[in-house]
Amino acid sequence: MASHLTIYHLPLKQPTKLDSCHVQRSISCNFKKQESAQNSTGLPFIHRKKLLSDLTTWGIGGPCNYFIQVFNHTQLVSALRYCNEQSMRFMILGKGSNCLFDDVGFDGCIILNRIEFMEKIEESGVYRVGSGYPFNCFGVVSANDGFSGLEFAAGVPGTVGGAAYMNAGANGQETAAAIDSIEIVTNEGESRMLKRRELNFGYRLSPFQELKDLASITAVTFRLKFSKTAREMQQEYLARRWRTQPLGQRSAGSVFRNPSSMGFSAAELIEKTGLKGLRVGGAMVSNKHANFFINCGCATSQDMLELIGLVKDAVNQKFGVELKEEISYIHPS
Ligand SMILES: NC(=O)C1=CN([C@@H]2O[C@H](COP(=O)(O)OP(=O)(O)OC[C@H]3O[C@@H](n4cnc5c(N)ncnc54)[C@H](OP(=O)(O)O)[C@@H]3O)[C@@H](O)[C@H]2O)C=CC1
Ligand SMILES: C=C(O[C@H]1[C@H](O)[C@@H](CO)O[C@H](OP(=O)(O)OP(=O)(O)OC[C@H]2O[C@@H](n3ccc(=O)[nH]c3=O)[C@H](O)[C@@H]2O)[C@@H]1NC(C)=O)C(=O)O
Repeated sequence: MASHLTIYHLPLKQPTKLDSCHVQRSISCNFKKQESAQNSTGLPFIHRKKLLSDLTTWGIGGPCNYFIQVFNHTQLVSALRYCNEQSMRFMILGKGSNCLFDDVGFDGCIILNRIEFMEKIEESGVYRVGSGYPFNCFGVVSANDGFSGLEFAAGVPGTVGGAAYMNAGANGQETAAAIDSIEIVTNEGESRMLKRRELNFGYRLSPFQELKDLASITAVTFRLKFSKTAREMQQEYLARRWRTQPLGQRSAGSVFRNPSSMGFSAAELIEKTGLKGLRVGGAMVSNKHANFFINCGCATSQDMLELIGLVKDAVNQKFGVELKEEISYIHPS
């Protein structure tokens, strides 16, 4: 089946000495033509030339060599098999809300997860959700149904798979607490179901981050509890987010994890170091929330990396605390 996949190949472009806005614009010109292909298996794979800046909330990143969108489990397994057969590096991407891609791009295949189904088991608070389903929508749907556990998810711009992988959390809630089981597919294309009790989660930590054999989380079954105040809580959390976070601007949420050993959050340390508004090129520490770094319009990956490094060094110098990134930087090759 995999041999029928048609995949676009794009030679990687090295950035020139021009500023990144120029580089990105000139790449965009070559990207005008988009292609939608129905392959001979009848599977609706869509292969498009893509800039990673179009696939990430930061809006940063050069081109990927290959790009596939998968809408169901079968397509995902076909895509993985194709990458394996070609010995091609691949990466599963959700909403790109926790990633920093390089302006040089990604020398491999981006598999964009669009597995977006949701199955509700009648009034029981049990939902089986595709890993590509938007996590914020699921937070709203489940709270509107009167179920508690994921009220915090409204406003989190990732996918259900990304949230399970990261053990996303806010307002004292976390994804892991609501999980009943997780379905995954391995690098060999084998499907497995893992029960919550077999899995050890921690603060922004899941066993999937260490699971060498993991290709992708494909679905998550949540077990939520009935609560009369779920909807109200969800709306309150979302309103708080709008008050305290720069949601209308291009960011990747919190850049750093909160240090575990200290009474202070990463944001407080950054603010107390006097770094709000600090800018490198097009990248800036938000004036609204110090742990959110904004792409002001034309930030390069280098701008963002430099800003992250400067903030880490300054906080370390002032407080002796080594901040640890929550976001992932993806090497181009
Ligand atoms: N609390 C908040 O306000 C915010 C929280 N976040 C957090 O970041 C998460 C990022 O989600 P999303 O944008 O979809 O992720 P991304 O597309 O940013 O992917 C980030 C990484 O997650 C892993 N991943 C994503 N989807 C899957 C999957 N289906 N199976 C296995 N691994 C996967 C991959 O890791 P690898 O490459 O190592 O395989 C990927 O590199 C959010 O759900 C949330 O947890 C982000 C922004 C704001
Ligand atoms: C945004 C993310 O998650 C967020 C999540 O939305 C919020 C809400 O519960 O709690 C965490 O932020 P946070 O710890 O910074 O929470 P906040 O309540 O906003 O701030 C904590 C403390 O820092 C202070 N604060 C915040 C922002 C700022 O610029 N300066 C500052 O001093 C606040 O006054 C508060 O006393 C998560 N971040 C981490 C790293 O755990 C994410 O994961 O990407």
